[in-house]
Amino acid sequence: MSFSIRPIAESEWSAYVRVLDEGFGWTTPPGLAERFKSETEFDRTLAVFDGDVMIGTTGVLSFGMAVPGGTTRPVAGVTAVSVLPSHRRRGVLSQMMRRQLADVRERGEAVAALYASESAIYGRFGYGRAASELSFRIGTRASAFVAGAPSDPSLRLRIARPADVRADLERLFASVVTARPGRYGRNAALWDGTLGDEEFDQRGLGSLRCVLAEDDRGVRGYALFRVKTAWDDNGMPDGELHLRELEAADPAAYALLWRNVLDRDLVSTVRAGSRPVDDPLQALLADPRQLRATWGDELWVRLVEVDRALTGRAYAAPVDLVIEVEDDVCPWNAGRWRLTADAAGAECKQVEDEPDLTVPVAALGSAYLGDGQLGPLLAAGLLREHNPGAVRALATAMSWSPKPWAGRVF
Ligand SMILES: CC(=O)SCCNC(=O)CCNC(=O)[C@H](O)C(C)(C)COP(=O)(O)OP(=O)(O)OC[C@H]1O[C@@H](n2cnc3c(N)ncnc32)[C@H](O)[C@@H]1OP(=O)(O)O
Repeated sequence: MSFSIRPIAESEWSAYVRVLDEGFGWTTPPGLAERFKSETEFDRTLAVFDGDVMIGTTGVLSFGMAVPGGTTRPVAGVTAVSVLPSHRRRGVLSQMMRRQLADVRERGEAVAALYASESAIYGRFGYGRAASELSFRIGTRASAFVAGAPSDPSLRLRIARPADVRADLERLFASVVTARPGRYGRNAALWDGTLGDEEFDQRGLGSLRCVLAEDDRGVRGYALFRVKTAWDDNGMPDGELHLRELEAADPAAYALLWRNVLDRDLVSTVRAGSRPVDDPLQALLADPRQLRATWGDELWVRLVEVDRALTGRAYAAPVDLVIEVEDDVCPWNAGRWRLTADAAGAECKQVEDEPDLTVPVAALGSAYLGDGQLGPLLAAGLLREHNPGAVRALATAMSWSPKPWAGRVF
């Protein structure tokens, strides 16, 4: 049976949320649904209908996302994917993915990215695991920094209500967003969500708090967090500080902000739900074993137009290779591409030459932001190398420092 598919009108919003709620098995509070609505680009939603009943949803947020080289590119942020439990495993997601990728291409975005609710879902649609995150748990009593940690006497701290300093936070964030691949710019609606402090935002962890690091010229960093106070059975303070985000324009501001969240009275543990895998905090701690970290996959990336995507980023080393790309879902990508890149720029052209390596498009997606997944994929037997060293050459050129990380679920 075939189902119809189209963007939704604003008047269909509650049906859209109902499908998401049924799919995820949760109930979106009305205030959160309103916020979510303000983030939604209605012309970029898609819903699938069985007759006149909505049974599947997805949407795209139009991002400027940082890529290796310190620039941002238009990226389709895929979100709100859900299929009613009554219609699972009948190809509804597949129908939405194919249509969405065609729409993204038509719109001129060369790359799509998403956070996956389950990591087994999106590989079949050409998405590769492109960024990872670490979730930190740090005992504050043994959190001293190494000798030589940066400090700057001109820096001072200021406690503020997040809403009162929103313009400062937005300015600082915009100034750091291109520094790490995967980070994406926020519009007003996304900032509303970042600073949201309703009961459903707090989840029993108290209100959102903010500390700024600044000097006479302005704000150089900030931390947003919540604190859950507690005392143990012996009456000892056992509070937890839950870090939402910590952004800094330079190492001294970064170190001062971390020092401040780690040194709070009555807090025995700091938890940071999502941090980059190369977070400099790991180098600052004198006893890094005190930092307990749990790994998770973060962004998944799909090259929608291989040539435009590959020429849209910088490379860490010169490269000149013929890459044979396999892509059943976006057949316009399938074929042989010569990628030539050096410090002056990159070129990617369709060719008939013999390939140096053959890769599924998802492998290029996984390497796109610089995470360096090509070596492990070769070792796992998931890439074919026709000229020895070709994968290493491509992996070296595509790797990047700092490592990719988006930092906020969309
Ligand atoms: C970016 C985001 O929004 S992530 C959020 C994703 N949404 C959710 O997790 C909500 C709960 N889950 C759902 O709504 C649905 O089960 C979905 C969206 C994950 C899948 O929708 P379906 O319509 O059932 O998928 P569809 O029938 O097109 O499946 C296509 C293929 O993917 C496989 N697949 C689908 N879901 C999963 C899964 N969760 N894990 C592993 N494989 C899966 C199917 O088995 C099928 O494989 P096949 O081609 O080999 O037969």
